[in-house]
Amino acid sequence: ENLCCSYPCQNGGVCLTKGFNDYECDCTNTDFYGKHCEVPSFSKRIKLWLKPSPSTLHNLLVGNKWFWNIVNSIPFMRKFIMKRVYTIRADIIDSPPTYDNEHSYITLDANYNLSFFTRTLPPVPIECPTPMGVAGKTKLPDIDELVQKLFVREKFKPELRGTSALFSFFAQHFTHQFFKTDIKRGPQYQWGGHGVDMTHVYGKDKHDEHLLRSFKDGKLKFQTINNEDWPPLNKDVGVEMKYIMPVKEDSNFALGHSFFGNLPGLFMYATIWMREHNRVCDVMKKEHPDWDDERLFQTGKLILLGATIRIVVEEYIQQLSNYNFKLLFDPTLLFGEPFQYQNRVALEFNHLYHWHPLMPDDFNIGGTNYTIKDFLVNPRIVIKHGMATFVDSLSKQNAGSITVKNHGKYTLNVVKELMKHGRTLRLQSFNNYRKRFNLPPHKSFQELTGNKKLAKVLENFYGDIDAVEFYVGLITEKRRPKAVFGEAIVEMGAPYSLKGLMANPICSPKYWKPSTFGGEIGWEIVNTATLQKLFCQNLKEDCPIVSFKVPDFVEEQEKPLDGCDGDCQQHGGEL
Ligand SMILES: COc1ccc2c(c1)c(CC(=O)NCCCCNS(=O)(=O)c1cccc3c(N(C)C)cccc13)c(C)n2C(=O)c1ccc(Cl)cc1
Repeated sequence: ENLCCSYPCQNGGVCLTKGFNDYECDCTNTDFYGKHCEVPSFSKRIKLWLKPSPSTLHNLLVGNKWFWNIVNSIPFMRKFIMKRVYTIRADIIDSPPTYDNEHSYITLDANYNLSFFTRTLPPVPIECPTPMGVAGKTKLPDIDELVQKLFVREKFKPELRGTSALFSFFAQHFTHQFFKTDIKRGPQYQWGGHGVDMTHVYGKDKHDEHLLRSFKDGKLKFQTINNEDWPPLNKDVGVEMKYIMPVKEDSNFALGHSFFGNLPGLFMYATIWMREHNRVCDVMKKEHPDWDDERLFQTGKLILLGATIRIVVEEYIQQLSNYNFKLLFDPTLLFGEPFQYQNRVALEFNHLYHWHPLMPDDFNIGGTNYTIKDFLVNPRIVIKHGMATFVDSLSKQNAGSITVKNHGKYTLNVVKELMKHGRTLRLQSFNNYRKRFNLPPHKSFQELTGNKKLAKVLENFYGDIDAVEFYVGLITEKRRPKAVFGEAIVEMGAPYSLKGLMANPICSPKYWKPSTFGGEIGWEIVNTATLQKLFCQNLKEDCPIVSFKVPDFVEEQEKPLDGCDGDCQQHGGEL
């Protein structure tokens, strides 16, 4: 039988079977040696001894406000740290990509087949005794039971860092440009461009882009309602829009992504980015009256791309990380570093980014309460209340906490699908992924969850801690103090996230200069972009509240819960 099923090779060593009952570990380039690549080289030993643990670093970064205020105010120190964040995170990601969803070993296909999500760890070989290799039961627990016991939200649990619903929709809107599962072909297929390519604003391909453009002054098509600019109706444009329920013609708008008509929060972002593009085109036309429509359009797109990455790093990730250290978007920090400006979206990153618990069960817009049901396929709510009221209301509403038993009932089917895909594509165990991202594997269910009752439930389901599935481990893992989610989501997702952002073409030396963005004015827009300006420069009325964090939110101490021991920060969820 395949002795590699027990994953005997450690620290990135590659297992090779030798005949039917032997194997060897290839430790090349791992800095380890020995039969299982378990012995570190001398230099590796020193590095490991010096390296602070992720938790130590986390506590350093979310604490010591006075220290970080000093560091943040000294440019060369802030840049030094940010450079390490970039380089240490990016080095964890294989570039070029190594594995795909159809081979448990490295292939050339994995590099050239752009239709697949890439894989950071290969699938569990088919011939192994259990779905996880050798650990656990021969059959994985029933998905409906797992979802019922671990994910179903009985009582809404607010995100304890004060993350707002405006953040939730930003996350959904932004990630839909590079997480595009081609479900018709299968969960391993994707139809995206493998990066931050702004297709969620400008359309999935050139054909749709041409339908969305006005071909006047570089602008996108729009219509004016109630003295505000909104996307055009799709009857006048003809892009492919997909709705989860039938939609009236006057609610069917032409947007950059086929899914965005389903939720008003997504329609809001589609609208504001369209307005921003057209505003930037006006600015560029004044600066360059000699430029034609095409040049205005292309420059507008580059400026919005730069603004997007800046907002994501300096506001969106800042909110997610809850760091006192001020994160910085500065591509020059990587100039001269061994860094490849290429990115491939990984299946595991897609699974990591399933944060449906962020979605509240209902929305209070300008005093009117809407359930999710009222909200679905109803973009006209945004027009009715007006953009200012809508963004103000979302900024003041708490998002849900990404933890156990906090998936709203409308998201349960999505999470069941995700679990099925994880099994079809034979994702390796949560612990194998922890090791792949330099985290120690959890030795017990108690250590994973930090909660006795939850540990018991998981033990009944899986039997062996090494058989816990990827997504289940991510959600049931105990959270660190003052953190939005568990250690694993951070240590695994952060590398994909930063690689995906910093490997963007505009971050490369040939692009990253004022002339790419239309000269000093455009360069200034990219270097000073904020979420606040994105909204307020595209509203006629006074600037509303625009924030990823609910204003004057008091970080309450989580109440100790039954079944959890010692520091009960971990689960806002009684079981
Ligand atoms: C916490 O919550 C979060 C939550 C999300 C986060 C982050 C932090 C981070 C920052 C990060 O990457 N956090 C970990 C690494 C920071 C510290 N490790 S370090 O840089 O390697 C380092 C190593 C050694 C010494 C260091 C040092 N010295 C001088 C002592 C100072 C500072 C850093 C040092 C990123 C990008 N997120 C994402 O975008 C993201 C997006 C989607 C998903 Cl699904 C998951 C994540």
